Amino acid sequence: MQPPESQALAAGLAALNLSLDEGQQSALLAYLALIGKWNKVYNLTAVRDPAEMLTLHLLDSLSVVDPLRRHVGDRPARVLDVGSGAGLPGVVLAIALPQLQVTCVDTVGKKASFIQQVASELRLRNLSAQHARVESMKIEPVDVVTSRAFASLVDFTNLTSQHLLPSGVWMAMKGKAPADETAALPPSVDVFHVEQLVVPGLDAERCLVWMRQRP
Ligand SMILES: C[S@@+](CC[C@H](N)C(=O)[O-])C[C@H]1O[C@@H](n2cnc3c(N)ncnc32)[C@H](O)[C@@H]1O
Repeated sequence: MQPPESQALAAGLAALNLSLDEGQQSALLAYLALIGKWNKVYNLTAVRDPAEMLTLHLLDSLSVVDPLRRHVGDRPARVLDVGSGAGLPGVVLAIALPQLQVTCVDTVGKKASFIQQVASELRLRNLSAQHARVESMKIEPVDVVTSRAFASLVDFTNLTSQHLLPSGVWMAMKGKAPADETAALPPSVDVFHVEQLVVPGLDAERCLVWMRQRP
């Protein structure tokens, strides 16, 4: 008999129509256990109940895997997760889409250290973390800049535009479609898609705002 969190993850993946192998599912659960362990010492995330963490952190982040895979296809791509906190969605993306090279950045040193520890313990060679302000970090330009619960769309795009390849896109995880935030964007930012997401077990609106730079 599988432990309850494995069953809940498997059910969530089925609802998302996502197929992850056993190794990936174990890595996701090990990641959740590491958050729980580090949360006892460092305040990584306010969510502490394991079932809530599974829905609000894992399944919420997993809900963007298919949209991102549809965008990048099977090719290798570089992703920057801004204001990752405990590694959301960056760590989940690195586990679910191993062809990605994921860099997480956070201004809080213990959060970046935690993500480095996750990369090392789970042997995720495609995951790294920087302790920096995103606007002043050094990184080769990336294909996708993403964030969850980081900043308004104006601040998010403004602070990160220098890290995006000319062909790159922003993928912002948001709750209800933020019409006021999209309206406030400068003409240089093109919102080309607002995609509704469904997170299994979560009775709340979620969307992805896809943007790119106008030439
Ligand atoms: C509300 S938390 C979101 C954490 C995570 N993305 C999540 O969804 O659980 C926002 C994070 O952004 C980080 N942050 C704020 N300003 C930043 C900046 N200029 N550069 C990098 N990280 C920043 C904070 O330290 C914090 O960990």
